[in-house]
Amino acid sequence: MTALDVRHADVDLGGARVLHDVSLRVDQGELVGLLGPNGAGKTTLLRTVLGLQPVRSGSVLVAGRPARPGRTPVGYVPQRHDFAWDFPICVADAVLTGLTGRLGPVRRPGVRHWEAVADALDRVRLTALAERPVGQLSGGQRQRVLVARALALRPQVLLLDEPFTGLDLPTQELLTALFADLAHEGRAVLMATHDLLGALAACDRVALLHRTVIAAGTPATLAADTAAWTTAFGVGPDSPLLRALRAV
Ligand SMILES: Nc1ncnc2c1ncn2[C@@H]1O[C@H](COP(=O)(O)OP(=O)(O)OP(=O)(O)O)[C@@H](O)[C@H]1O
Repeated sequence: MTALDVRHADVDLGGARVLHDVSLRVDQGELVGLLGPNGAGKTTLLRTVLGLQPVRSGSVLVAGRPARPGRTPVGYVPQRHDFAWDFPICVADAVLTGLTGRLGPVRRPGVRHWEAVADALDRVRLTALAERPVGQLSGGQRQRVLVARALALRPQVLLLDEPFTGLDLPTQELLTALFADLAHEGRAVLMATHDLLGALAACDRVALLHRTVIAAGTPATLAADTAAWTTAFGVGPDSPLLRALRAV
C-alpha cells in the first residue's frame, strides 16, 4: 500500500522554483533512497512531505491525506547538526522532544508518552544510555537518538536526512540495517543520502533527484542507467562514479 505519494509537485523557495514536477511514491515496507547532488532539493522535498513547505502545484499525500505539520504521521530525522547537542538534557528527554506536539495543553508527558520513549530507545538499543546527557554521546549514538525521537511518534512514514554524515563505516552499516528493519516491519522509509553506493546496496528502490526526479527504480535498474546519473550529477563519461556503478 502506498504510504507516501508525491504527485507533480512544484515547490518555490525565496521566489525561485526549487522543485519542479516531482512525483515519487513510497510504499509501506519499503526503504527508498533519495539521491542527488548538493542543492538538488532533497531537504526541500522532505520538508514538503512534512507539510513545512507548501506546494505551489501538485499534491503530497501521506496515508492518503494531505500533509499537515504536526498532524501527519511522519517521523523526521533531521541532519545531526540541526539538533542542539549542548542543551543540558538526557537522552530520554531528548527523545521526548519528538512528542512535543502531542503533549496536550498542559505540556506534561503522561505514562503513554514515556512508554513511547522507552519503546523507541529500545528499538535503537539506547535504553542503557537513557539518563546520559546528550552532549556526552558519540556521533553514532546521537544519530540513534534522533531516530528514536522520530520513532516515538510511532510514524507510518519515516524521513531520514543524510543520516550517515561523519559516521564510521561500522556505524553506517549498523544504522543501515536498522533503517531496513524499520521499513520491512511495515513503515515507509525515505532516506536522503550522499552515500550513493551504500544506498544502492541497501535500498529497495532509489530515486535520483535534481530539482525533479530524473529516474527512479530498483538499484539494479538504476545502476545500469548511466544517462540518469550523468544528468543528475553532471559527471563526465570518465567519472569515478560511473566506474563504481559499473561494478555494482
Ligand atoms: N530559504 C531559501 N530560499 C531560497 N532558496 C533556498 C532556500 N533554502 C534552500 N534554497 C535553495 O534550494 C535548493 C535546494 O536546497 P536543498 O537544501 O533542498 O538541497 P539538498 O539536495 O538537500 O542539498 P544538500 O545535499 O547540499 O543538503 C538549493 O539551491 C538551495 O540554495
